Amino acid sequence: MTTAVANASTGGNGALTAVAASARQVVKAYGVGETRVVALDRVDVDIARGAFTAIMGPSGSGKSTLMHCLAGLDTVTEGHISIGEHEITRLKDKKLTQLRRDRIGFIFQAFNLLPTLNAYENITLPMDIAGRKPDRAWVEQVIGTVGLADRLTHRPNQLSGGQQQGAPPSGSWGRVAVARALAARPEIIFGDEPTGNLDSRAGAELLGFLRRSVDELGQTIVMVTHDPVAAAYADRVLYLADGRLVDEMHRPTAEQVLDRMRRFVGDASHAQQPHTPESHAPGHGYPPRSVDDPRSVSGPYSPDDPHIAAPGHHGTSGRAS
Ligand SMILES: Nc1ncnc2c1ncn2[C@@H]1O[C@H](COP(=O)(O)OP(=O)(O)OP(=O)(O)O)[C@@H](O)[C@H]1O
Repeated sequence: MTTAVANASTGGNGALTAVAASARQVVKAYGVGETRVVALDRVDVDIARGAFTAIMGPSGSGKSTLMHCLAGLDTVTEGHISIGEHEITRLKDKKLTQLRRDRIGFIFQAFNLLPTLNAYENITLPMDIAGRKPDRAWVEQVIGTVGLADRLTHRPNQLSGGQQQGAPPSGSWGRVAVARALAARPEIIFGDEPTGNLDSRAGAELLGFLRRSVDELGQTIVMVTHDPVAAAYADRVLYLADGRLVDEMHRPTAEQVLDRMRRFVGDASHAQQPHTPESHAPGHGYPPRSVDDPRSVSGPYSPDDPHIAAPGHHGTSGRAS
């Protein structure tokens, strides 16, 4: 099952690089003069192909800005961004839009599903808009991976058994959003707090699907998150502070991520607590309970759920490495 995305990522000229995206000396500044804010301050990073990368850091550290610049959703003030072999900082708007459409997938917090379309139509919508014919075999494989095969004709509201309009999206919405991002076989998928709107169980499920798409389909994923439990699903966690990359970890447990985030709290210049399972729970002070606690943000791992990755490797309780 590892060939599909790898084949897709060879792109038009057949070149396949080990680096799916890169930033070189990237500066992003907003405003001028006294109101100038430097959101990214000479960031150098390579995003490995076929890996799951999480971006963490205190609020305002530049996580979303880095993701938006890497994804070509925002321009850089200085420096260079490449997606595969294409330097996108030199592309004109039309070419950039085309590259984003053809090579990049997105999963936003709100999922942006259309309630009038059924699951299958939502999944193939970006390709329909681009005038591309879906690769049926691939789309079916993706649909099987996220467990939607028997619910393709359901609309998003029906997927969760009569979910009310305005209610937070259910796990099924997350499944459709993941399938939609994967369906066009993008070289890279960017997620901006994709579990931010989900309850703990649905969040764990979505993260499990992302993990599977990397392990089984060879997908490349970059995810911004505040949640140490979510970051523990990643192969690599990048830490930003004041617009700079200040640290990274490989295959960390949720506890290790949380410990690293606490060190930002200790720094007077980052006087904000990291987002933790407890930071929004009344009556729970710092330090938080263990991320193994079933009440933690992504809930308990269910060994019976075939869609969720095994915890010994990438589970909600971190890795048993
Ligand atoms: N459009 C904008 N105009 C002006 N300043 C901005 C703009 N977007 C971001 N910033 C500033 O850039 C810095 C980095 O913001 P960014 O949203 O990337 O941080 P973040 O780490 O994603 O924060 P959070 O965790 O709160 O989402 C912050 O100081 C922010 O106020």
